[in-house]
Amino acid sequence: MTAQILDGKATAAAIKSELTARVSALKDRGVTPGLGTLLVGDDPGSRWYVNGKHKDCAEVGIASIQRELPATASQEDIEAVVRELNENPECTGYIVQLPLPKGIDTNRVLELMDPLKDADGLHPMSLGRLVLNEPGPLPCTPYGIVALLRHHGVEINGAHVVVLGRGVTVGRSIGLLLTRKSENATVTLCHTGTRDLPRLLRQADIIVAAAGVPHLVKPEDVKPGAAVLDVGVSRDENGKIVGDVHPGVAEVAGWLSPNPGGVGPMTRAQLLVNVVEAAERTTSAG
Ligand SMILES: Nc1nc2c(c(=O)[nH]1)N[C@@H](CN(C=O)c1ccc(C(=O)N[C@@H](CCC(=O)O)C(=O)O)cc1)CN2
Repeated sequence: MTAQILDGKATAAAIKSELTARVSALKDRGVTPGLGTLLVGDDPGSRWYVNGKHKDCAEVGIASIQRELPATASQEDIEAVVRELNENPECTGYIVQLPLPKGIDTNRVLELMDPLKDADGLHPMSLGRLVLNEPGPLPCTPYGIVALLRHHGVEINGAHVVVLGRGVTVGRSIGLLLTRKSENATVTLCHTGTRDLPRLLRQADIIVAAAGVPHLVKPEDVKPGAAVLDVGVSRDENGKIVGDVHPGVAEVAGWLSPNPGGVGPMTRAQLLVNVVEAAERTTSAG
């Protein structure tokens, strides 16, 4: 192994420690941030993620509001909980855990959320703010990737970043985030229609692999010294995570995020950052 580790667990711990002080300062000003979650269905992975979010909240002093619906919940049932969370004064920000069950119109649910309470940065208004480079919550995984690179001193300014995957939660939004003046990267967004992916990968200073295709990024596709972030989550027959990055990449890359232990913990930490930043915006506006 030659690559240095982009340690998401340690970086997330440092972020949480800083947030604990900010939450305490908010409470001194009479504001208690409260994160709401809506979990629909019984997917064990989604339940694990939601439980993790509430554990993180307890660690930094953010209050928790948990809502759950069965997998059989209708669009109307889900929208009723969204309306309740919009009105609930104890809930200063909330998320709807994704994916929602088949047959549910996810965009309609996200659009119904109060944009001022969008803790995930996935409301159309928040994504619009990202396009316009206005302050607002940022999607947690892309935000976490930028924080992880910055924390380890990886140069983003001027870098050529190749992103694999065009989903809204990662690929599409990280393209918007990294091309802002403050990050100043050049981004190539690749997807299933991309021709000659290895040629593009070999040009990358930074690779963000979020395609969900096991071991898609091979050692021979990586420029020596590049930073490689593995966001892919597939499972082998024993339920163990298999990322988008082949283990042999560790011998070529300069930096590598482990999976697990890389981008996942950062996604969790940045959600807390969004909740605290939203509460801080409310108090400075008031
Ligand atoms: N509303 C949202 N839904 C989903 C999001 C999101 O940001 N908002 N992202 C993912 C799931 N997710 C958070 O919700 C998430 C994924 C992974 C991790 C994490 O810490 N993973 C661990 C490994 C855990 C394991 O073994 O399974 C790691 O990488 O170390 C946290 C949060 C989709 N849905």
